[in-house]
Amino acid sequence: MNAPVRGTPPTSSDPPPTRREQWRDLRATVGLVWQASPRHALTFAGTSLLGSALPAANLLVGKYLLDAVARAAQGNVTYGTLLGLLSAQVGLVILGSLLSTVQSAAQQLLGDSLQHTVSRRILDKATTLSVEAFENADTYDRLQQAYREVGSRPLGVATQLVSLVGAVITLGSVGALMAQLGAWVLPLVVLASLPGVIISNRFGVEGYRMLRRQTHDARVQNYLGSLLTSDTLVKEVRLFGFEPYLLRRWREYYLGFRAQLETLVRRRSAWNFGASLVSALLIGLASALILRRAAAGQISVGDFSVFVLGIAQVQATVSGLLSGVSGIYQNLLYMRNLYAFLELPGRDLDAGATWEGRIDTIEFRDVSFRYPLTDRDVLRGVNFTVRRGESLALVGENGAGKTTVVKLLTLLFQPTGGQILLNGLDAAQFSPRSVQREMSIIFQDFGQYQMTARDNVALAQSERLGTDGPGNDERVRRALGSAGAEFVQTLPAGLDTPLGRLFQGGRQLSGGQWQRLALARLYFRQASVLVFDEPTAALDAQAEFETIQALRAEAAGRITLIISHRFSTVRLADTIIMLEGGRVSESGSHETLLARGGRYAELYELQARGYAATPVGGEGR
Ligand SMILES: Nc1ncnc2c1ncn2[C@@H]1O[C@H](COP(=O)(O)OP(=O)(O)OP(=O)(O)O)[C@@H](O)[C@H]1O
Repeated sequence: MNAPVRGTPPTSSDPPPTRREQWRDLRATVGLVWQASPRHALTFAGTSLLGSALPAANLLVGKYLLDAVARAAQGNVTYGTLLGLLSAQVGLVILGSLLSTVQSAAQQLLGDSLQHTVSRRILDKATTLSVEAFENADTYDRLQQAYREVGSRPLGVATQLVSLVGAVITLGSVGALMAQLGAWVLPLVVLASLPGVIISNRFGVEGYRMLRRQTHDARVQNYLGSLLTSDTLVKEVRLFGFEPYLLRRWREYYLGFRAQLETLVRRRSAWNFGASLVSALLIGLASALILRRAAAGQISVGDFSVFVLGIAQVQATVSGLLSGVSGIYQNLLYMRNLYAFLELPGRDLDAGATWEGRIDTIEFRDVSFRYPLTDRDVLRGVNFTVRRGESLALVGENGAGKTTVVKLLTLLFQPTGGQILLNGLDAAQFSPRSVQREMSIIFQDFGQYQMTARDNVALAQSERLGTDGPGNDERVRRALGSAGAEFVQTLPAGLDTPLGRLFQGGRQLSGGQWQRLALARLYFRQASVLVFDEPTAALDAQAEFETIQALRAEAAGRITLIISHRFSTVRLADTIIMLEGGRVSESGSHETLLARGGRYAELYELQARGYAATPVGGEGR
């Protein structure tokens, strides 16, 4: 669970969008709204626009009614005429409420369709992004921001666009009525509305800029809050007792935001007061002028009511008009997040020739790699070959580049130099997805899927998901057996037991049990290349032994790649490669490397000595 999130404007490092981009985004947003639900978009726009003509109709009928009442006092009007006008007025009220009922229903359904359409687009895009993109903080930020805004922004643009056109209709029709009272009435009333609108607009933009400046700090504050509310971190936070430190920093950020907000609110209030003063003077002037005409008997009571009620109408409409423009502008700024994310270059995992058949050899030829936006090669001139039936282990200190080799070998990333050859053919010419079908893997940070035990295993071959016939269950059980995960059978609902604590009824597993399940997932896929990235890290000694035995049995006739810091696991590989600073420094079998007496032998001795050493604290006491 995360702490409440402050609204974040687009990434503060982004330059503000140009006019052209804004037009393009506006058109794209209108297209999005139309695509989401043409029927509801039309209903919403139609009812809103019809409703915009109602204020003028109301004013007109009201004026006739008042004039008729005034004449009735002199006995010139029948009761029937008054009733006729009253029914027109009631009719308008009923029409108004009918239109607004239909309008708000259409708006709600349109909003829902829009949210679905935009979420779908984001998810579609996310599936085409390379893993590289996810490891880039900027892309990840964009994804998060885009997701956060889907609920309100597109509908916000649509609503404001329609109200803008509606405001023009209202202003035109009410203005036409007021203009009949004198040429200067409308300009004065419009003028009186402007200062307030301009001020609120200006401070709206300032508020937005303030949030934009605070983007980075707001993220840090959110992060600090999320540390206090995280289910996975609560143990560590409690034990080390750094809650007060987190809370203090969280509050310091808040106080910083608060100081900026107070300055803004003070300035805005002063300007607002000034604006309402100017506005009151102008309305006073318009009223004085109209009263002079009333004193001269040139206007009726009904005309005067059009003036009095019209003032409020015009002011509200002008303010709606201008704030609509700035609202669209602001919503489009947020929509830019979405478009920036949707415009990110994707990687077509199906592009290239389709790989058919088994992989019998993998060769790294002078492979180098540098992560995007970094200035250091993390792999440099790496060479090795591994053949079917062989196992290759990668060892090296933290950060040596082992996992990076796996990311390249599994075509999740592309090398920045050199070549990876599969059965002697350049891997770059094949579609990554078709090659990946021949590979199965357990990652160091494997997934703990909050789904049933069966799904946790069968996800490795998703086309088999949902086919829970006996044949499939048999395969799942076999994979569980190879992974030493028979404990699943003893869960309350066996393979159907939901796992994890995220959802109701879920059964939480231990770290080692989750790891065995991930191993079962690896075995479930009948692949010709098996990759184990720290497969035994969370396992106890007995389980590690069993896992290695199973791994050896499963490895026959396949290529096996193992990364581990445990030499008990590594030593069983046919070939061991020692990576140091992104280069291969030694390679050979366990025995060869020990005999060589190099870095591998040194690290092996170190670990072996660790096992034989005096118990911790044993000597000094
Ligand atoms: N997404 C990334 N962006 C930039 N640099 C990265 C990224 N992932 C890893 N690195 C860097 O690449 C280097 C190699 O990392 P890698 O994860 O391959 O090491 P490793 O040998 O698997 O380490 P460990 O034993 O700790 O798992 C490290 O210096 C690391 O900081």
